[in-house]
This record gives sequence, structure tokens and C-alpha cells, in this order.
Amino acid sequence: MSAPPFAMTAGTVRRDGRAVLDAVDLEVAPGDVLAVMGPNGAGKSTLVKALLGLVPLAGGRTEIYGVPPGRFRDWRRVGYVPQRLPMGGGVPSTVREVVASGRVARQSRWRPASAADRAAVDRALEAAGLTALARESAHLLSGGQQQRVLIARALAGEPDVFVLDEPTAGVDAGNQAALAATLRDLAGTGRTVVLVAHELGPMEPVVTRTVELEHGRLVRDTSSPADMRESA
Ligand SMILES: Nc1ncnc2c1ncn2[C@@H]1O[C@H](COP(=O)(O)OP(=O)(O)OP(=O)(O)O)[C@@H](O)[C@H]1O
Repeated sequence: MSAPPFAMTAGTVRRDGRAVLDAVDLEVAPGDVLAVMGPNGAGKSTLVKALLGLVPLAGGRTEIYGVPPGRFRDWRRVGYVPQRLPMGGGVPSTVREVVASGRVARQSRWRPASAADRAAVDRALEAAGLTALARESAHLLSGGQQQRVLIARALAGEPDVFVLDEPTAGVDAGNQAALAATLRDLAGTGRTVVLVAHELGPMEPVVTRTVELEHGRLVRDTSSPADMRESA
């Protein structure tokens, strides 16, 4: 059997001597649409960063498709939408250019963008509702629009697993529903989704599993939000 997208055992992260992630066991199965929930400061962002190897573990271990993050090389399989990314500064890029940068891991260094690359960028722009904004400067967009640009950039790479940190923060209801539909389509093709969320909103019917963090500990793991309501 192939290894799961993420498998963490007793994952612990310390900040200033305090465990902000405390002995978390979590295996994410292929095809899961997993919501990581919990109050502010519970450790949600830290958990997803630790799964990706972006913050070091003080204890325990974690693997991406069976390989510790430090030795993992197949990064095109992984799409990550961080909570916030400063887009200002540097050379201004159009929305399309930022989204196309999501293809870079797939392109050969010697080969320019192919028709397949351009089609993937078109699909990602469309899925994120950005087709009409493709020629705009990304740094001039609103926070919610920039969030959609980051989502489209991850979609353009056509990864097997998507990790999205608060993807709906600052995004209006219509675009939240569109994102939910996109995630459902991805899950339908066997992709795996891990999303950090305060509230599920339109994502609720799409989510297949919810874990809840409190003070860095995993306090609940339910196979669907409906189960969670029953146990509440
Ligand atoms: N770089 C850092 N240095 C020190 N402490 C940090 C750092 N990053 C996070 N923390 C602390 O770790 C804890 C968990 O933070 P984290 O961002 O993972 O929580 P969260 O559940 O994602 O919160 P939010 O919903 O507010 O984004 C918090 O107490 C936070 O203050």
C-alpha cells in the first residue's frame, strides 16, 4: 500500500519553551477533506506547518508520503496556501503570472510553458473566479482576492495534496461557495485536502473529517461535521 499524504506521531513543537503542538498523532488518508479547527492560538497553523516540515519538531516524527520532510523531494505533489503572504514589494506581477508560478515545479528548466501548462493556469484562474482579473496587478487586489490568487497558484500546480490555511478569511460568500465546489471536485478525483478553518461555512458539506485542537493538543477527531454536532 502506498504511504499516506501525512503521518505524524507524537508531533511536538515548542515556542519559547512552551509546547504549542503537544504530542499530536495524525494520519491523513488519501481522499480526506480534513478540516483542522479550534480557537485562536490553538496551534492549527503550527500543525500544518509541522506536517509540511516548515517548522521543526521538538519531539515525535512526521512523514510526507512516507518520507520525513527533510528528505522529501517530490514537492510538486504538495500545494500549500499560507494564511497570508505579502505580495507587495519587488517587481509587480499580474495575477496570471503569480498563478503561473505555481507550475514552476512541474516545468523543465529548459522548456518554456507548454500548452498543458497554459491550460492548467486557465483552469486554476477559472476555478478561483479570477479569469476577469488575470491581467491586473496582484499587489493591487483586495485581501480576499489575493487569497484567491494564492489558491489558484496552488491549483495550477495540480498537486495530489492541498494544504490551505484559513482559505476563506476575507473571501466573500460567493467565492467561498466556489472554493467549496472546487475542493469537492478535487476530492472527487482522489486528491487530499487539509484546511485550517475557524468556521466551515460553505465547506461543511465537503469536509469528510474534522480534527479539533485546543492548547496544542488534538482533542477531537470525527469523521464528519455531522458526527461532531451529535456528540456536542
Ligand atoms: N513564531 C512564533 N514564535 C513564538 N510563538 C509562536 C510563533 N508562532 C506561533 N506561536 C504561538 O504558538 C501558538 C499557536 O499558534 P498558531 O498560529 O499555530 O495557532 P492557530 O490555531 O493557527 O491560531 P489562529 O487561529 O489565530 O491562526 C500561539 O500561542 C502562538 O502565539
